Amino acid sequence: MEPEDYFMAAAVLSAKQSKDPNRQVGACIVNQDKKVVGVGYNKMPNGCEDHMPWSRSKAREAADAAKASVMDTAAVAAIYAVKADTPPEDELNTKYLYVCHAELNAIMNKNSADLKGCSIYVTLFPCNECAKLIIQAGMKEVVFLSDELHDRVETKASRRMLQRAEITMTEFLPKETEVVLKLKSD
Ligand SMILES: O=c1ccn([C@H]2C[C@H](O)[C@@H](COP(=O)(O)O)O2)c(=O)[nH]1
Ligand SMILES: [Zn+2]
Repeated sequence: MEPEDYFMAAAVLSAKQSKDPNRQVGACIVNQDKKVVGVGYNKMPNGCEDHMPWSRSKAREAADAAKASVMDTAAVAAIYAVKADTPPEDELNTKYLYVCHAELNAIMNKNSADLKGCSIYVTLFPCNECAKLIIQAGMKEVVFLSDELHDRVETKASRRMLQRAEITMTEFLPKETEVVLKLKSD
């Protein structure tokens, strides 16, 4: 297996641990010596795993629905319209205020002193908050498998920052599309 396929496969495998019913994301950080130095997936903070909601916000659902049928400005308008109409305590019962993103967990799980010059392999293009972490950690490359949320405002802000910080954004094109894992030989 090509090293790049192995790194993305590690991110994909890590994502499988996520309990998010809507979206499982994985990340794998690789240093300049091509060694894996951290992996992570989206999860609730330690100790909070069984106590926080996995619900999506009405605003997010409205935005995704608007995006599916019209265009991005409609999606952003939908977020704000529904947000304006949503009591703050409703937001308290959505996952967004609690979930730790895959990239954050990969960074927190690092087994090296720093992440300068590293590449991060992600199953989903990072959001703006994760872009900030990637930049501040001194990483130099983002390799992404899916850009499904390309038109979300968070993704647009992320691209803007990563571009300005001169971090390479590479779409991952696998050499192999399937990796078969056998935990026990026949
Ligand atoms: O950079 C990112 C962006 C998102 N995630 C995680 C956070 C959530 O668990 C899901 C997004 O949920 P939606 O239902 O699609 O809004 O993805 C991440 O780990 N990293
Ligand atoms: Zn993020």
